[in-house]
Amino acid sequence: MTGATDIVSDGQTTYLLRNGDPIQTRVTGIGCSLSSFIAATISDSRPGEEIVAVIAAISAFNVAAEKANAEPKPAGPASWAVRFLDILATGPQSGFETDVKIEEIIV
Ligand SMILES: Nc1ncnc2c1ncn2[C@@H]1O[C@H](COP(=O)(O)OP(=O)(O)OP(=O)(O)O)[C@@H](O)[C@H]1O
Ligand SMILES: Cc1ncsc1CCO
Repeated sequence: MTGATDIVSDGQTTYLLRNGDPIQTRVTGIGCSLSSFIAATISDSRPGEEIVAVIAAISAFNVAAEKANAEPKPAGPASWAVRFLDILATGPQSGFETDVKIEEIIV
């Protein structure tokens, strides 16, 4: 489930991912793009580690989304989307480890 908090679960462990920016809701197709990004990342994961791939994909996508809306702010959703794609295309961002917000809940 995605939104301000993204919820990922394998039925035993649940992860709450709190990155992202509300501007993502103003560009149509961002959710679909995220689904494709997750699928691509899973396809490159080790068997049994798919949930790690899902978490990594969402977090990388959403940290990039935040960076694309950082100062100096883009003029609006269209400029944000272009900047977002440029940041995603450059791959893992420096500072990713400190930017990422993940909470693990074991039920
Ligand atoms: N309020 C929010 N704050 C931060 N990030 C958000 C917020 N709402 C959605 N997101 C992020 O936006 C991305 C897409 O989620 P969303 O639920 O908006 O997709 P969607 O409505 O299915 O999109 P679409 O139908 O346009 O493809 C996810 O990465 C999610 O984390
Ligand atoms: C169906 C569809 N077409 C363009 S965007 C969209 C919603 C999923 O992103």
